[in-house]
Amino acid sequence: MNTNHKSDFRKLCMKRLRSTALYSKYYKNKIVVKNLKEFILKNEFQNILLYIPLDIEVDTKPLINILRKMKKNIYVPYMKGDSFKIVKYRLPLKKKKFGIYEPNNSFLNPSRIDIAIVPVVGIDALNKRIGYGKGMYDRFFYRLKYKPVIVFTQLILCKSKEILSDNYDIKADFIITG
Ligand SMILES: Nc1nc2c(c(=O)[nH]1)N(C=O)[C@@H](CNc1ccc(C(=O)N[C@@H](CCC(=O)O)C(=O)O)cc1)CN2
Ligand SMILES: Nc1ncnc2c1ncn2[C@@H]1O[C@H](COP(=O)(O)OP(=O)(O)OP(=O)(O)O)[C@@H](O)[C@H]1O
Repeated sequence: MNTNHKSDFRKLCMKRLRSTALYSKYYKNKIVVKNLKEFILKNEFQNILLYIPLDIEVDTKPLINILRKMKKNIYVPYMKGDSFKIVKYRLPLKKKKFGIYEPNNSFLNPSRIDIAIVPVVGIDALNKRIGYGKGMYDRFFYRLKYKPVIVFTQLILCKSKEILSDNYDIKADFIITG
């Protein structure tokens, strides 16, 4: 229904993100990582879903390292079919589909996650996520039996004044951008 608007807006945001990644990533990244860290520590979240970043996303690696030193449990997506499961972050990482890095598979049951830090391409007027168009995060949260706190993050805020999302698109509880 919103397909055309959504994909045009996605293209616009991707363009802005590529340019930000080229010209002001270092500076923006520091601010966003600091704010994510403060938010996690203030709320004493222990089990955290993060992600291994692509170039145009907030570089979460410094944050992952800090949180691991503090004995927090860090999980990241492990792609599987039309969605992903979550596995504990651990080295080595391997390059997979879409150029995304992942740890090795794990058969241990993850703890219940308290907070999910989710990369976005853009956000619509309802604070719902515009991603890369594969619906993987939508399906992941739809299938999860409980609802963690959801934080959208990105180097810059690319927000539409219009409603572009569909019913299944996930919504942010908090948004942290540069
Ligand atoms: N870092 C990260 N990991 C993630 C996601 C994500 O959005 N970011 N995912 C969220 O669903 C899942 C993977 N899904 C993805 C689906 C499509 C594309 C994609 O189309 N990428 C563009 C390249 C983007 C770029 O310019 O760097 C492409 O291949 O054209 C990426 C991830 C699980 N892991
Ligand atoms: N819960 C769901 N069950 C079945 N199909 C779904 C579900 N959620 C999303 N989809 C499908 O997945 C696709 C998601 O497209 P959409 O443009 O919303 O992706 P996106 O949220 O921007 O991308 P992503 O989450 O991968 O970054 C659509 O084709 C939609 O029909």
